[in-house]
Amino acid sequence: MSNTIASTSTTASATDEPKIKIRGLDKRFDVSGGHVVTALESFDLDVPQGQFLTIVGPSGCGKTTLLRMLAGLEAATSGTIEVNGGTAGRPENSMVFQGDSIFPWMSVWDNAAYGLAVRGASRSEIKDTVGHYLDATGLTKFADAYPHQLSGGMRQRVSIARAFANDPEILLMDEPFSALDEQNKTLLQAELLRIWDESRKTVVFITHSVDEAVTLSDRIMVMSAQPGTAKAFIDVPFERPRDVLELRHRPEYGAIVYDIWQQLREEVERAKQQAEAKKAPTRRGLFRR
Ligand SMILES: Nc1ncnc2c1ncn2[C@@H]1O[C@H](COP(=O)(O)OP(=O)(O)OP(=O)(O)O)[C@@H](O)[C@H]1O
Repeated sequence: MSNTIASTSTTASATDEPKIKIRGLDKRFDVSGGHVVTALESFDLDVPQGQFLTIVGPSGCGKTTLLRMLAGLEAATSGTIEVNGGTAGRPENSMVFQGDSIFPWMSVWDNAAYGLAVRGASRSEIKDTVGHYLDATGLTKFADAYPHQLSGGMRQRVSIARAFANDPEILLMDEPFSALDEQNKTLLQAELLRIWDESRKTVVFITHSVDEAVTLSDRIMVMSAQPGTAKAFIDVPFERPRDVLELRHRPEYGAIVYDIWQQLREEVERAKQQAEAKKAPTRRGLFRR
């Protein structure tokens, strides 16, 4: 069965439909030697409109594969993905990756303006929107700079400005801060939350950091080791807007981090065993032992 990524024009709030609805999603990769990797199996997920959902799970459990399928970059083996409430003229999604996802040959301004320009937004809309998001990410002074002239943190700010300026239905973020040092990471988390608070877009965010997940999210999904399924959902009850640093002092914060680790530990262990099994030699070496 082929992939089905459907967009409907009904608004999610009007129908109480989740913004993202995934049913029975399977993804298998045919790899060399006739082997098949089952990345996702019987995967179901609802993400309500405006929710900041973060996915954590062991390496190889299918997080990126899921995000790529949500972005329409990868076809499902079977199952359906629906993104509800599409508005004519607005893109369905914008994606921010771990590495550089901006164009190296474009200035900061042009990178941030790219999505709007491609869909024919007026000059004044581009000026206002890009101006707003460069300001919100502290990049106004660097509007004419090129990516190679910026630090890693600033390049990720450009990615974020571009993603929000694009005004997509959903935002997909794959470990956007994982390459940054701790200080930059904390600053960018706070900036992301501040910008997100203005629009409360539906976000699906992937991270390996349990702290980051608790800091940013409304809800956290813990995935099982391969094949990836939704193992547990944890609600994060903290009010918004959030103070990223203050949050970490609260006893409830520690309790949620602990809860997630409890869910994750078994899966990380299972993923490790799977990786060891793959590494185990399947035939004898060259020399007699
Ligand atoms: N194009 C591909 N061809 C073959 N196998 C693939 C392909 N893409 C992903 N896989 C496999 O699918 C599984 C899930 O990969 P994926 O990258 O989604 O995991 P992940 O949870 O994002 O991992 P990590 O946390 O390490 O980034 C892995 O076993 C991976 O090797």
